[in-house]
Amino acid sequence: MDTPVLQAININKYFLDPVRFRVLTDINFSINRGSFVSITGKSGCGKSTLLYVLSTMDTDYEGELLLDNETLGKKNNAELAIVRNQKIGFVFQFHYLIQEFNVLKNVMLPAMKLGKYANEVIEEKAMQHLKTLGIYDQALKNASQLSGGQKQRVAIARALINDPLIIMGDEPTGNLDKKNSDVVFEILKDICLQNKQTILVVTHDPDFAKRADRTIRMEDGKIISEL
Ligand SMILES: Nc1ncnc2c1ncn2[C@@H]1O[C@H](COP(=O)(O)OP(=O)(O)OP(=O)(O)O)[C@@H](O)[C@H]1O
Repeated sequence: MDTPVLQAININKYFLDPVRFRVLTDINFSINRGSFVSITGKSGCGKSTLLYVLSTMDTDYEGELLLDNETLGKKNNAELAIVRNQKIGFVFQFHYLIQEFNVLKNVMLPAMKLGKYANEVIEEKAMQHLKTLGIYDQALKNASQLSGGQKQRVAIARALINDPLIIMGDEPTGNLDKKNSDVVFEILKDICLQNKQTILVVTHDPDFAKRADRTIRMEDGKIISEL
């Protein structure tokens, strides 16, 4: 049976600067566990704004969000930070790795912050992810010493370390060439298939969008089609 992981109910959002305008209009959808969903549309249509709302990083919206059947609207910032760290993994266009830390430490950090496991357990888990992602041999290098594609794989390992229900990406391949984009796509696809984790990716790359299980297309802050 399909289990919803993330539900957006009548989401509307306004920006006030320089004048008040509606950036998201009546957004409604539900994403099932284990699906690979892309959000696509022209530059400026509201994709990133929507992702920031869905990821709980932006709480200034109207409507309701449910993550894992839990209503998020009434949670305060500290509670949302816990939800994010436990249930959501993030992969951005620019990986935001801590350059002066080594790869292993970068991957371990979100789990150390969560404090659920001893460091030795976290290290073992991190190494396992690095192995799966084919960058095990880079573990002790500083993040600054890696190529763009390798950095993005480290960012994926970091996103996976707390076993999130959903991994959200904002243009995760935006900074990569075709070959590395394909690798990152396949890795995300595998995560979906093997671990039943859910992937939600914002992209303006039509090839990437088409290869997802489902594509949500946006225009002027509205969903115009879902395939
Ligand atoms: N903080 C802000 N204040 C006011 N307007 C904003 C703000 N952030 C974004 N916008 C505007 O909101 C609209 C949607 O922006 P958003 O970044 O969500 O688009 P996008 O679809 O992700 O674009 P791109 O593909 O270029 O990243 C744009 O018109 C943008 O100029």
